Amino acid sequence: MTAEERSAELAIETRGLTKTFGHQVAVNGIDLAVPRGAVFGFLGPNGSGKTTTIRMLLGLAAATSGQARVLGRDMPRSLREVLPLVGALIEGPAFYPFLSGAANLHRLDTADRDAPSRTRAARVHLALERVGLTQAAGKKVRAYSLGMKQRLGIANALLAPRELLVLDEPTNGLDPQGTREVRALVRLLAAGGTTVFVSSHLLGEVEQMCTHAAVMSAGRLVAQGTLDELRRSGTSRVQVRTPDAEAARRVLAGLGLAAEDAGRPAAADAADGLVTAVLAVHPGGPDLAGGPVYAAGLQESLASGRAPKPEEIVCALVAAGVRVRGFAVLGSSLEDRFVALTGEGFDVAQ
Ligand SMILES: Nc1ncnc2c1ncn2[C@@H]1O[C@H](COP(=O)(O)OP(=O)(O)OP(=O)(O)O)[C@@H](O)[C@H]1O
Repeated sequence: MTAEERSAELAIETRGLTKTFGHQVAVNGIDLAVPRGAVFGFLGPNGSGKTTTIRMLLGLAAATSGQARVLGRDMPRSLREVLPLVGALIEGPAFYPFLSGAANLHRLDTADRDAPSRTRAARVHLALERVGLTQAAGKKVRAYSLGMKQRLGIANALLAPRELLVLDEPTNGLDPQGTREVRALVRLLAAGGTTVFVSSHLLGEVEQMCTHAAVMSAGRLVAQGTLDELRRSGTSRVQVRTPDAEAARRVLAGLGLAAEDAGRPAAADAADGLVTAVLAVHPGGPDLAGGPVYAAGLQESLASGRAPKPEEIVCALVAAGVRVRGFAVLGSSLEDRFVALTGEGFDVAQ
C-alpha cells in the first residue's frame, strides 16, 4: 500500500502535531492515525492534551508545529470544505433553557450559512429522531436531564450528514443512566458507518464503546492501535501449578524465562505451588506511536515470536518430570497496560 493510499484510509492523521502555551508543551509531537469507520477512543488522564489536540484538529486552535489531515485534507487550510463533514461536541453547546429542544436546534441550524432553510424542519426532526429525543422535542431544555442535554448536543452535531463525529468527553458529568444512553448512541452512530473520535479519561468507557484507542500521557501519544493490539502489546506470563515448584523454576530458567514468584492457589491441593514466569514482553506503547505504518510494527514482532511457545514449555516441564496440574498463558489487561503507559493513577471508574 502506498503512503497516499494509507492516508486515504485515515479519517484523521497527524504528524508531529505540537502545541505550546508559553513554556508549557500541551501537545508534544503526536502522530495520530484514526482509520475510517473506527470508533476511536482518545484516552488520557486530565490535562494530558486531549482537548487541545481536538481543538487543533477542528481549526479552533493553531498548531505551534506539525501537520494535521482530517478526511484526507490538510487542516486548517481546508477548513471550509472539511468542517461541514465533521460533527463536533466540545464542552457542550450552550442551549437556551427557556426554548424547547427542537427550537434550540432550529436556532443553531439557522446560524449555519450553508444549511438551506427550506429543509430545516426535516433536518431538525431527523437529528432529534437519531438521538431518541423525538418525544421530548417540544419540552423546554431546562426540564431536560443532563443526558438529554448531551444527546441534544449530539443531535446538533448531526444536523447535516457527517463523515466524522468528534466528541470531547461526552459522558462527563452524566449519571449512570445518561452515560449508558450516550454510549449506546455512539455505538449506534458508528454502526451507521460514521467514524467517531471520542475522548475520555475512563478506560472502562473506551473498552465498552471503541474499536481502537490512543493513549495520551503528559502531551505525548504513548500508544495507539486496535484494542486487541493494545492488549497484546503488554507482558504475557505463563503460570504453572505443580507440586514440583523448584524443578519447574529450573526448567523455566533453562528456557530463558525468569520465574517471578511462587504462591499457592486458593482452592488447590495443599502440596501445589504456583510458579509464574514472564513469557514475553511485546513491544508496543511508545514504539507504536509515531510509526508511519499503522500498528504494523507490533504485528510483525508478535508474528516473529522469539519466546518459546506454550506447548514447548509444557513439553519441557513434563520431560523433566514436573507434574503439571495446571498451565495458563496470562495476557496483560488493558488496565495494566494503560497504568504502565501513563505512569499515573489512571481513572478506571465506570
Ligand atoms: N489556553 C491555554 N492556555 C494555557 N494552558 C493551556 C491552555 N489550554 C490548555 N492548557 C494546558 O495544556 C495542558 C493540556 O490541556 P488539555 O485541556 O488539552 O488536556 P485534556 O487531556 O483535555 O484534559 P481535560 O480532560 O482535563 O480537559 C494542560 O496542562 C492545560 O492546563
